[in-house]
Amino acid sequence: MEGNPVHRVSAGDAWSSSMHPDIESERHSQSFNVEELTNILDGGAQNTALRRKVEVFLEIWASRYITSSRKPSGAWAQRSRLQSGTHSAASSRSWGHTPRQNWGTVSRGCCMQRTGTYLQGLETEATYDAATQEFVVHSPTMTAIKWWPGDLGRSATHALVQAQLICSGARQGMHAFIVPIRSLDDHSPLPGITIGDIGPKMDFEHTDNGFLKLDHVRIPRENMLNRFAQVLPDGTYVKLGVPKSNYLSMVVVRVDILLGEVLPLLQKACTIAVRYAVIRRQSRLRPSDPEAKVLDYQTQQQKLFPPLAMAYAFHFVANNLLEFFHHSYSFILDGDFALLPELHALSAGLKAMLSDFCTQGVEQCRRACGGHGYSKLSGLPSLLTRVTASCTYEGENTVLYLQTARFLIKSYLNTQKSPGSASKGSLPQSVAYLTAPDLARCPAQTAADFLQPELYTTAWAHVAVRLIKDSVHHLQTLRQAGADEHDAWNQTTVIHVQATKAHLYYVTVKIFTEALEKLESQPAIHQVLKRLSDLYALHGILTNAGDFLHDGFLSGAQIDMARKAYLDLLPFIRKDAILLTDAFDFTDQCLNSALGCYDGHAYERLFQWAQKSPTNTEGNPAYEKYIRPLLQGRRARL
Ligand SMILES: CCCCCCC/C=C/C(=O)SCCNC(=O)CCNC(=O)[C@H](O)C(C)(C)COP(=O)(O)OP(=O)(O)OC[C@H]1O[C@@H](n2cnc3c(N)ncnc32)[C@H](O)[C@@H]1OP(=O)(O)O
Ligand SMILES: Cc1cc2nc3c(=O)[nH]c(=O)nc-3n(C[C@H](O)[C@H](O)[C@H](O)COP(=O)(O)OP(=O)(O)OC[C@H]3O[C@@H](n4cnc5c(N)ncnc54)[C@H](O)[C@@H]3O)c2cc1C
Repeated sequence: MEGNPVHRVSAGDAWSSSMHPDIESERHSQSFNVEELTNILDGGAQNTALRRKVEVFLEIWASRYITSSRKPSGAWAQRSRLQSGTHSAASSRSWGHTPRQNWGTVSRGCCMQRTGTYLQGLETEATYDAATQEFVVHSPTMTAIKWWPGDLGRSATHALVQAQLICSGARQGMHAFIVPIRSLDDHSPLPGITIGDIGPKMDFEHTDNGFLKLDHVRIPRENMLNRFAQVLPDGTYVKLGVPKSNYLSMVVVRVDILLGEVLPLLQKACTIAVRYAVIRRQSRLRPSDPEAKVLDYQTQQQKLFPPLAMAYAFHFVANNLLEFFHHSYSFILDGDFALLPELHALSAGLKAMLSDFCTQGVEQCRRACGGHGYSKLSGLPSLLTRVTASCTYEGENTVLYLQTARFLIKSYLNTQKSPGSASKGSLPQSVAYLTAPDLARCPAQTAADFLQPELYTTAWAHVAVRLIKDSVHHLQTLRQAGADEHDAWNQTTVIHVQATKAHLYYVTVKIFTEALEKLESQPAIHQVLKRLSDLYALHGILTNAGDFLHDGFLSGAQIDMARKAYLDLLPFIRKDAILLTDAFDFTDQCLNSALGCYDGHAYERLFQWAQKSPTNTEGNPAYEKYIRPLLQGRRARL
């Protein structure tokens, strides 16, 4: 069973037993072992086997208990790769637990409430009453009403509420509290609780995102999560960590959603669009030829291969971030928060970058499927509406880029304080390049030079350093001209975001190339992934050419060389495109797409699924009510 593609084929419909010739031909000459690449993506053959067993179980369970009309397209089928994920250190647990009880036994669902961007500005208050040893949790204004938390609308019995702690006569900042919100007897809202669903959304209709208004709700002292701070019975506030440690939970989730939610959505879209692109034939490459597979057009490759390269690049990036998280978290649990600023900067920036690029990539894949990409039966619209949300939830992307920018500015200023002391070793590893020797000009002489990872990684480092320097220069110039720090900051945020994006592109190029160095013992796989790494780096250079030309680091002739190197990669990737998407190893049920099935029978399934859609099976009420009377009225007048 393991590795046999047959189990990847749609559950027993009419076309599952045969392979469409246009996709079968793509799998004839395999330049690498697909199963081996799947194992790499899963973190080992055992993980692949385990994941497949879990998927088969879930898909059998779904087919028994969830009718297709109720199965949220893509939502149910959403699966994340098995990973030593951060959810084991999931949000609430990272704040610690209340000694009072194990909430899991009394609560059914607990929703996380950190809604909104500006957490320090959160208006919900938790005021300590020493007389009763309780917190009084209250929404003082309309804008304090919690809006969006998942499971709040109808399901959760408790909420993990972020509120401004007020005790010992002072505001102690944002802390987390477990607030019972519904009766465990009849699920009715508890006293002081106004709660409900926020109504229709762009997607996530399977999640009851809700609103919560608290009117002086009393909870026991023990309901404050206490890993990093405590309130003693007399109201004394005891700090146990650093204030930022209250934010750690957001780091946990930002790291977790990349592998668990965001990246699989891009990988699925690539699988669907690339498979459809070898089935869809349109126009002719030469007048004498048969109609061509649209994937044979260079422009179609230009649409689909950068997202495919990102789908692989971001796999290694997200795993690298997960490893750094686990490394940092082990220190944090020992009370050493030294790595937290870098962990926050990386997790915030990479969550913003990967969700942005995955959203752009899914839309690119959808558009590349023409009209059928606009059909929900392709599975692509639901992937897009789902991944789009990731640019907003868990921290709105611009706000997160600016968090990374703050870290870059501080790091750069440290290198300027005493250039000698701020050696590469003293800087956090992700910004060590700020003190690396910098080239003024790129040494590339030919297009082939641009296929050297060292060369394009250095090119990205050069641009990132220049833009960071530039952003700091603009900030300092405004400050020296008399602008206060907040005005100067706001008037340079566009430049800071640009510098941050260059920094993140450099970080991701470096991670991808370093990950490939570990695969040199598997030459066939190394070669196919190196082409994707080259394409990813060069695609970024070509779409940001101005940044490389600005100070003459690259000349116009060198941009032409980079473009030649880029375009020459496309036909090589074309040969492996289907195999690269097969390696993601999604079952047809998981893809939930008439266009993207493993066997390539897109048209047959599109036709069958359309006929099964409710519009065609639930009668035609419009005819009885409007069309027939209209027609009969007209005929009567003839
Ligand atoms: C299948 C899955 C489907 C998807 C389900 C989706 C579920 C979605 C859930 C949610 O969306 S939950 C809500 C998420 N909300 C947020 O992420 C809030 C975003 N806002 C913030 O994080 C903060 O407000 C801010 C923007 C970072 C600003 O923080 P603050 O108001 O405190 O001001 P600053 O001065 O910027 O920061 C102070 C200080 O703290 C450091 N810091 C900030 N955040 C963190 C962090 N997460 N970890 C560590 N450190 C942090 C920051 O760097 C500053 O440090 P210094 O510069 O002063 O050293
Ligand atoms: C599908 C979904 C699920 C969600 N689930 C949950 C959940 O379970 N729990 C929960 O607590 N929340 C949840 N949220 C809410 C989510 O966390 C917030 O929407 C998100 O943090 C963004 O905050 P906001 O909506 O206030 O956006 P805003 O901050 O109002 O953003 C609006 C605009 O203002 C800009 N902006 C804001 N601040 C700044 C700044 N300082 N500098 C520059 N520009 C700025 C932003 O860039 C953006 O362009 C969910 C949201 C969605 C879409």
